[in-house]
Amino acid sequence: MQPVGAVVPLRVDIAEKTFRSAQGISITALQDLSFEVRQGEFACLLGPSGCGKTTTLRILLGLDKDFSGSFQLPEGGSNRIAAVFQEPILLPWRTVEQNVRLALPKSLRTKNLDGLFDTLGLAGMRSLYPAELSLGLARRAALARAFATEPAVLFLDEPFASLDERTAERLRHLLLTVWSARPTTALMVTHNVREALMLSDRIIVLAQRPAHVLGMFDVRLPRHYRNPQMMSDLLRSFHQKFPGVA
Ligand SMILES: Nc1ncnc2c1ncn2[C@@H]1O[C@H](COP(=O)(O)OP(=O)(O)OP(=O)(O)O)[C@@H](O)[C@H]1O
Repeated sequence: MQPVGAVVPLRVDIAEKTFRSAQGISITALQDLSFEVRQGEFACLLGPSGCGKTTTLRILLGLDKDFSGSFQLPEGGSNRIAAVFQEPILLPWRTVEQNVRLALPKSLRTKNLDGLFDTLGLAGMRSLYPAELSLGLARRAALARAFATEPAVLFLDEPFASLDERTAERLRHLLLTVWSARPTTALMVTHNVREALMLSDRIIVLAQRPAHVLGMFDVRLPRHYRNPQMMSDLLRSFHQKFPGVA
């Protein structure tokens, strides 16, 4: 299937990002961080806790402009950016459907969302309020909101953290189903190697802070072949290439 909404890859060239506290303490979070995510590719940014993954996403989302270097976001069918965070951040006084529709640009306001809600198992939940949803359902609503906007690029920051493993696994499958229907250039932050191997075309492995690229791992095996046996093989290959990465 042709990737949609992306004719330019995501290019990142961050020379440096340093946090300076009021007490004069400096923490360099990123240094010479360069990588590219090809059109319509699903990439994971994998690295140890505190290495600078969220800092990178915040820069790419335009939430932090205090850095040196540059980046180029994908362009194409739309210039929209979508993001899914650890917390679903839904408006409590709006229904699931209203939360999703509020994120839509004018051109998509009347979009038929039946297929998307069906795929994500939310068909019967459209009129519920966030307080009536389980954690897993709230994460699904956040995914629906991101995909509904038909973005040119999708950023995900550990969207399945703090869920029980069964729920997280179900959501990974749902994410893949909805992503495969419209392969959008995606960059997901995780520190879970198995999750990265299951979801990605390519894993960008980061070193300890200050984050820079330790190496790339291309997961060439098509996703529908990534069964438990193949996942064990992939994990072994990954650990051979990156022995120190948990
Ligand atoms: N606003 C801030 N002020 C000062 N230091 C910060 C700030 N935000 C992040 N840092 C520091 O920058 C480094 C990178 O943080 P970041 O949150 O990007 O790491 P991470 O890889 O996403 O971690 P985790 O996997 O635990 O979420 C950490 O040492 C963190 O303490």
